[in-house]
Amino acid sequence: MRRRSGHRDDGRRGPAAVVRGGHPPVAAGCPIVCRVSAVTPAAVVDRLRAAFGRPTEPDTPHRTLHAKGAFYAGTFTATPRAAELSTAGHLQGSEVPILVRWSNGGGNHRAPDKAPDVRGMSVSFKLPDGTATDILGQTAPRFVVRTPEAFVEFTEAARNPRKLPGFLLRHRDAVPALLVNGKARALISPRSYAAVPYFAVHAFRWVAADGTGSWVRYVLRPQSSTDPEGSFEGRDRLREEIVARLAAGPVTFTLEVSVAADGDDPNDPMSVWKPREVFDAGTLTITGPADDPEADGGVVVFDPTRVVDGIELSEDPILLFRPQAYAESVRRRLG
Ligand code: HEM
Repeated sequence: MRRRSGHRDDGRRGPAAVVRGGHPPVAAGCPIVCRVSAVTPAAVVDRLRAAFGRPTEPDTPHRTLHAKGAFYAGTFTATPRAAELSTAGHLQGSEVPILVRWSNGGGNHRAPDKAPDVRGMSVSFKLPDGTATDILGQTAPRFVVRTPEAFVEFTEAARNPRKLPGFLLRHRDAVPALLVNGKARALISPRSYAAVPYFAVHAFRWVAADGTGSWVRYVLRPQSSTDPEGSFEGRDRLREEIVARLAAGPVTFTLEVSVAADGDDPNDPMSVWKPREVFDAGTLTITGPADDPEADGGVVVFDPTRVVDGIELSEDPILLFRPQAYAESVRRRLG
């Protein structure tokens, strides 16, 4: 079974990534959460916060994961090949605005940028009809688990080396994925947020005008950009570097799309594909820092299940769990 979009238990079909003022929905759970996971979003968020030494109750307005980050503005223009495969509004070739957030993966918003960590790049595409759709990527090319429970266990083990052997014994198939991520230097602090690719992990089904579907995965792949003058060594060096880089000129990324071949599994985030096609679906052009949309108490939520007509969700349990965990994280952010 495939999901079209807006399947949240709270009934919200997110038209925009920004929730201003009011209380964003708190997703309770069943039926979707009970079907895809044995753990509740509240328990997951409690454990993720504990892994980073944060109280379960609200302490700061920072995200449970990817706590340290900032917003940037730009545009996206799709290629004709993207429009052939999907009717989604942002893939038809006209320029659309984007909101980007680059982040460090951990739950500590004060962590020095040199610390080992995955980095995140979240993009919200603003469609001409007022809706929005999001892509969230991170620097590890392979996802190491396939259930929400295992994701929490992995995060705990990554934070506490004493838990790592037990995790690896219980999840032996994580080992090859961890080796690939190590080889890709996914946790090494990059010289710039603009210098590394970001992998969106899950599969989505693109639907063309004639109704044919293609399962696809995304990579946000950096193009060249102008190196800024000076060196950036301090605790917030990635933010300082990208602001200086943007002052020197725009930063561009390719939305790279892989199309599944017969036999590639769209529902398993660990599956390794042998794609039948890899193509450039468009260019993201980031032009500068954005006015902080959260400065006056607003809340921005990037959500990988916020899709629009022309894009459908898989049955990947991690994908279907994420909006529930993010809604719970937002509840803690608001207090
Ligand atoms: C069960 C699996 C996962 C859980 C429980 C989880 C949990 C979370 C939570 C609680 C947040 C903070 C949300 C907020 O307060 O707005 C977050 C943010 C984020 N997650 Fe995940 N996550 C999972 C899987 C993934 C995967 C597979 C990716 C791969 C791309 C990913 C990438 C991100 C990114 C980029 C952000 C930052 C969003 C932003 O910039 O606002 N996560 N995650």
